[in-house]
Order: sequence, then C-alpha cells, then structure tokens
Amino acid sequence: MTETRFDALCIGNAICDVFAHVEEDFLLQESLIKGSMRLIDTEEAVRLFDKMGQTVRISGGSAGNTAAGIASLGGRPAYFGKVAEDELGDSYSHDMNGTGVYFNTPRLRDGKPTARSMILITPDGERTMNTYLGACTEFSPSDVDETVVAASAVTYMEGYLWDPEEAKKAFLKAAEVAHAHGRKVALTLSDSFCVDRYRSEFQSLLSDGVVDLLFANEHELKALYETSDLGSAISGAQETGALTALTLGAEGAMVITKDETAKISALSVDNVVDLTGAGDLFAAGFLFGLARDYKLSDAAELGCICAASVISHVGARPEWPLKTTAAQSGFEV
Ligand SMILES: OC[C@H]1O[C@H](O)[C@H](O)[C@@H]1O
Repeated sequence: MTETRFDALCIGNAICDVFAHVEEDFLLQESLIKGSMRLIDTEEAVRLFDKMGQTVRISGGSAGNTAAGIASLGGRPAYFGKVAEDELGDSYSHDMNGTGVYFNTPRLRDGKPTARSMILITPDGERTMNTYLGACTEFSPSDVDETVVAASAVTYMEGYLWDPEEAKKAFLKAAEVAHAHGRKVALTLSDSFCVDRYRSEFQSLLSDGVVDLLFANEHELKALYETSDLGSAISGAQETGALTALTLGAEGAMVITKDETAKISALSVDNVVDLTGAGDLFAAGFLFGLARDYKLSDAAELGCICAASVISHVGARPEWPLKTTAAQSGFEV
C-alpha cells in the first residue's frame, strides 16, 4: 500500500453555526425537541434568527469540526464539503484552510447559499440545532476527489450525508474508492433522529462491510438497534465485526470490538458551556490516535480530552490548540 498523505479525510455537510443562549421556555414555545437537529427551510431560518437575540457565528458542520480537531492536534486532515460563493462560504473556507485542513471542494456558484445551523444553547449546555442545508444539497459524487480518498488512511463520513440525496451517492462512491485502495471507512451516526430516518440503510452499511469503523453516542446506538437496553445495542455492534467507538457523555467512552469492550472515563468538566461538537471532537482525538498507532483505549482517552475541551466554550471548533491540551495530559503528539 502507498504512503498516506492524510490521516483522515472527513466528509460532511459544510455548515456555518449561528449560536444563541436561550432559556428552556424558548424551546417549549418553539416546540423544539431538546438536543435534536431538525432541517428547516429559508423562511424558517429567517424567522428563527429574528427571535434569537444576540448571536455568535462560528464555522461548524460535524465532519468539518472533526477535521479541524485533527489539525489542532497536529494531524493531517482533509475535508470535502460544499459551500457557496458567498460571505459565509468565504469565512468557512478561510477557517478550514487557516487551521491546516486540506479543503478544496469546488464552491457552488449561482445557487443556494452556504448552509447555516441556528443552534440554541440552553443553560445546561445542551444544544438544539435547526439547520438550513442550502449549498450542501448540491454536494455530489463529482466532488469526491478520488486521489484524496486514495491518499487518506481513513475516510470518515457523517450520517447526516444521508439527508441530501446526491450526498448519499457521494458517500457510497468515497467508500468504494477508499476500500479499492485498501483504506478504512468510518461512519458517525450523527443524531438519533437521523438514525430513525435511515436505520435499515445504516445497518446495511455495517453488515455489508461498507463501514469498518462506527462512531455513535448511546442514544444513536440504541436507535440503530431499536432497543432501550445499552447492552443489547453493544451486542448488535459487536455482531457487525466493525470497530465501534461509543461516547457516553459524562460517563466517558467505550471501545467495542467483536470480542471485547473497554471503558474509558471522561474528564470532569467544571463548567459545561456548550455540548455542540462533543462527539465530533471525540472522533478527532480517536482518529488522530489511530493514525499514530495508539492503543484503542489511549485513542479513546485522547478523544475524551478533546471532547472535554470543546464543551468548555461556545462553538464546535477548538478555541486553543488541542496539541497543547493533549501534551498537558501526557500524550506525545
Ligand atoms: O455536531 C455538531 C455540528 O452538527 C451540525 O452539523 C452543526 O453544524 C454543528 O457544528
């Protein structure tokens, strides 16, 4: 096999996040399901934005956050995602390239604007996302640069890619190219409601060997196997033969292989400000660890460290270098 140029290629919906702090009542008045992600149209995006009070804009997108996290650790990430030729697209590209992520997906011209997610943060730090997909709906197989896939140790993709029809085809093309070059394919389940929408397809990706590495939180894994019992969900994951990295919130994480499970404790965070991107940054640490041949439990520990860092501030992108944070915890990065 040829040398890799990238530790991980992350593919997902390229989204600019617009954050506001709200009280619990706001979610009730808007009939929003706390902790979920719903898709909205332009009118709803404008209406909600008008009600949000003071906002902060930060580049986001689940897989984009993971790529930024890997770069912040000193790794070599690439990213595919569609933004438009507009102001948000400019700032998204700037942030990606500026943090050291290889990002070269052609921008959308004369079409929908760059995607945005209105993210409401409640006092407990939980985030509720309202996403207008915009230009992401035009991400298609032609955006999958095969040379980048072939040069990446792992291609990591969002379950959210199943929402725009063409993006799903792009996912399957990237997976095929990765395997043709002896590389690994990873899927993050994204959201339990996303799992509800595409359960059987996600199950097939695992049982058919399209996905080698699965990232999920407890709710998502239970949704995948339609069970309220975590043990049954873990057994379901084990039967697929895929390596599963399971996040358990304040309880830490678990690495699940066909024959074994290993639990890793979370770092305690005194002040949880915003949970947006916790799973994305866990994935960054874990993928970085795999690229550096860490033991699986060490890779998961690094994932927990990255997740703890990102929930200490607003936004899903590292605010300070994760390389430093990791080194302070004894990791040689
Ligand atoms: O996982 C958090 C991310 O999901 C959504 O894609 C938002 O853009 C946010 O940054």
